Amino acid sequence: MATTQNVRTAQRIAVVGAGAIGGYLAVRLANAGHCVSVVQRGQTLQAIRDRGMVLHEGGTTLVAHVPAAARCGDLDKQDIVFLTVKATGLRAVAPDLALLLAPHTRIVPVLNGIPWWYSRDALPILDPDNGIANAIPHARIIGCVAHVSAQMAEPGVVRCIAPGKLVLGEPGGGLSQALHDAASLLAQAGIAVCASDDIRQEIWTKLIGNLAFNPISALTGARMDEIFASPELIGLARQVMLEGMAIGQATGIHFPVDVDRRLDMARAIGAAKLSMLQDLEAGRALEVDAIVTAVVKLAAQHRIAAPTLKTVHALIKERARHLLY
Ligand SMILES: NC(=O)C1=CN([C@@H]2O[C@H](COP(=O)(O)OP(=O)(O)OC[C@H]3O[C@@H](n4cnc5c(N)ncnc54)[C@H](OP(=O)(O)O)[C@@H]3O)[C@@H](O)[C@H]2O)C=CC1
Ligand SMILES: CC(C)(CO)C(=O)C(=O)O
Repeated sequence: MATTQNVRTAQRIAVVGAGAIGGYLAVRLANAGHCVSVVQRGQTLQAIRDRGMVLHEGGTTLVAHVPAAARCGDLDKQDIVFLTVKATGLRAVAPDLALLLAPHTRIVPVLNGIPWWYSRDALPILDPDNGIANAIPHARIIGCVAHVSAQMAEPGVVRCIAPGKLVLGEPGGGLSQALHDAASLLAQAGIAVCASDDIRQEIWTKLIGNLAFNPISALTGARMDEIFASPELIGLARQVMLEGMAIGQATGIHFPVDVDRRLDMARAIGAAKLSMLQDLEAGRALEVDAIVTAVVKLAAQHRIAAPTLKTVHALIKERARHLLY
């Protein structure tokens, strides 16, 4: 982990997908004096145009009257782009992102699960036709893991349930000036952040929690605190996490925490409704491929049995399929 330097000048920042995480970032960055615009669709786009983007966090409310566009092409070139649509929405927005890019612009996709850029060869399921990779140059990406819990209370209104922190990292590892600058930008906006020289380790450390808790929450309807209150559910989550750690280790990941410490991190989120449950309740596509299927594929490639994970995967895959009909 590295400390960050100050970014002193106002930056041109686009947030593509002003939902829970995107809205949180947009409001905080706009309130820190940056030139923030959002790209959004539907009711939320109209709500942001009418009332601004609203963030409720810990008893305070912040509002940002930011330009809101329906298309990337309606905005100028940016200094930095936060890509905050769900994994299931990436393919649709990717082709237009190039319109936001000046020669120096970096793109920060904030995603749960394994991102499309992680390994094209091992995980074609995350970007089957290479449509995302072809549209977003790999060299522009700064990886991001969000230990934050936020929810859309209504269109244009975000409730931050647990502010947590963001971790940024270069996809290939190591530190860079661009990484420090992006982290500094967020830190100055009051967002806890650190720059990691090993974003893949950070992705897996977060992922093993999502791997267990997101499908369990979506299958049962339980919030995080309710999962912890059930010995059966927490036993199931623990087993899925252990299998996930074995798969990550087989791919070369060294986990900085053991399963009990990782469970403590999840417990600290409290009464949060996990994002997969939020999606299910709203009738939206579930991020099953990025969070669960990708790990199941890696288990097969590395000949790891993972029987509990495979059972959970079969259940959540079917649940997600029925949502589409
Ligand atoms: N929410 C959370 O607490 C956390 C989420 N994450 C991860 O962060 C990522 C973002 O999640 P989250 O913020 O919850 O997602 P949301 O669904 O709340 O936000 C995504 C937003 O993008 C908009 N969008 C999608 N496609 C388009 C499009 N083609 N054009 C314009 N706007 C579009 C959606 O609009 P519409 O509403 O119309 O669909 C939605 O408002 C996910 O990978 C998630 O797993 C990580 C940590 C915590
Ligand atoms: C567990 C949590 C809230 C942590 O940020 C999350 O990632 C999710 O809801 O998908």
